[in-house]
Amino acid sequence: MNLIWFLKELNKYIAPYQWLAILLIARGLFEAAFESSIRMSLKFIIDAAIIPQNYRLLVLIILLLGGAAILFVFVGLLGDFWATRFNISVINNIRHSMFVRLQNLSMEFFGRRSAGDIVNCFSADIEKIENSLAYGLIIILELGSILFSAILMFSLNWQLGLISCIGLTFCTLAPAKIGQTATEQTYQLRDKQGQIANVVQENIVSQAVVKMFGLQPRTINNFSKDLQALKKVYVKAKFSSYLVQRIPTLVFVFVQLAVISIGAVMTYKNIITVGTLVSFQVLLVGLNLNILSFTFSLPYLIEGIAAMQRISVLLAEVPQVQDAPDAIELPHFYREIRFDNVIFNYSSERKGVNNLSLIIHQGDFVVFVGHSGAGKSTIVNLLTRLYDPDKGSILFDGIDLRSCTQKSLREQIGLVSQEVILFNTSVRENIRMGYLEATDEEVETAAKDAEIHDFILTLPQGYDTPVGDRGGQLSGGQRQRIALARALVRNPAILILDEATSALDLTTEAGILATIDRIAKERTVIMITHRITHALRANKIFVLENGTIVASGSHADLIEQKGIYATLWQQSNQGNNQKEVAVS
Ligand SMILES: Nc1ncnc2c1ncn2[C@@H]1O[C@H](COP(=O)(O)OP(=O)(O)OP(=O)(O)O)[C@@H](O)[C@H]1O
Repeated sequence: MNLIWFLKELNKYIAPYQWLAILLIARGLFEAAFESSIRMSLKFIIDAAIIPQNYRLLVLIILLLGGAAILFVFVGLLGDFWATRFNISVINNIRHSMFVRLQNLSMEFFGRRSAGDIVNCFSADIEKIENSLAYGLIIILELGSILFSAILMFSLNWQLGLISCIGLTFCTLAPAKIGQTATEQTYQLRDKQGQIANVVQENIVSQAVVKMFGLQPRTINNFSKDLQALKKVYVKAKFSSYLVQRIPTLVFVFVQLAVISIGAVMTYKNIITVGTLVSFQVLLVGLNLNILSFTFSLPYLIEGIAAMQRISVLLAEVPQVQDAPDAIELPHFYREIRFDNVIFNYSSERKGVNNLSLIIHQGDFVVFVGHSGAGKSTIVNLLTRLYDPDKGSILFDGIDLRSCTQKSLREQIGLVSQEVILFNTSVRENIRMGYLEATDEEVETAAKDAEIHDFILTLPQGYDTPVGDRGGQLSGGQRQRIALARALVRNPAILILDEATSALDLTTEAGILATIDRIAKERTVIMITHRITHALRANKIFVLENGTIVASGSHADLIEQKGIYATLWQQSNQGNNQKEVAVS
């Protein structure tokens, strides 16, 4: 059992609440001592008070026990209060560390690990650790009781004590051995449950596609297979956990039988008193209950260890993109962006860009065109340092982006990406996310520039209207315009539009493009688009193919070169003509 590792890990989060932990252990030991003393008191009650008919001593013992019982109740209630504070403090500490780590991890991590899996760490795994903390305190109490009972049993009769002790040692060691296997299997179970959570999450998000393409039978079939796989892992893991719980109980039955028989013979031969035998038996039965409770709690501890293993994997993740220790603040952009022989792949199978070199001057209106998957968005990902190049460098005014802080770079960029992400808060706050210090006036100006102001005023609560989960209460076009306002409100030196007008109707798009043309005069604009007609407004066009630039220049230059761009332009014109024919 990786108990030592678990305790060390847990200690990182317990450290700020060490005094509470010490109080809880002290409370556990006090309760254990009290329980054992009650059991032991029977010897004196029987041998010194009942048999010799000493009523004064009987009353004295009962009064003493009564006083201790009141203290026991008081300490118990206080301990319960401390335990709840302790548990939630430690659990929140773990949650906080995980959340902070998530904020710092790179996009590479989010591409590799599924959302469901990560959410599972925050829900199921945290719950397991919470249980292990609660049952861990019970385990301490029970271990204390077992220790006190064993000492008292030895003091009553060492031979009977020895028999009980040997049995007890076996009861404790046997589950530790099986516990190792149980921990590993429980870890696999947690993993499998994470996968199931992920499948459900993905299914909920993609319900429209599932329905449209009639994928229900396929998804149900796949889910049934996943459940079958879960069943196998579950049975193994749970059975090992139950075995850990069961074995000590079975062993103890035989220990108890031996003690009863030998003890009875010893009493018969006057080696021990009746009080000693009764007290010993009560201690033994109590010990049995302590061991039962101890072994019942162990699986929770094992599950907690497995959950902690998964959480520590998450916490040990190293961000692919990090600020260098001596990272500088990137000065305000004034001259050029340069990609110098940049090579970047998402993985060995997923190629990004290959030997990419280009220059974008301050004030340029640049458009990237190319077939789907050519690497256009990858350039944006590298420019914003969501990923760092494998080879080559990206320079802002001659400064390598890897030597600057990510924050100082991103502060200069306004990005409107293909997939608009809105937060479940008001329209105003969603726009303000672009620049947290923006005044209400600045938010409204950005909304006007993005041609969304008039629409916002028609909403029931205007700018204070909630947009719903992921902006679900707005249309795709409205969401895109709010995202554009969010990018504009930070008054960026570089505005990046990655298919930013793809969800708009032609009239709205024309309005926004006019706005973009206007604001492009004061800043650098980088546009990625499939609508090749947008390239007309650029002073420089880059044509991408298989992650590399195959041509660049103005619209007229590229048409003259008769390459991919000319073909794309021709195809687009043919498409438009066909649409016109269809409309007429
Ligand atoms: N997050 C990612 N993880 C792994 N591979 C990725 C990721 N994003 C893009 N890719 C891969 O990198 C290549 C380039 O993708 P990219 O999104 O840059 O193309 P694009 O030209 O913007 O395409 P589109 O016009 O369809 O948006 C593709 O093969 C794609 O599968």
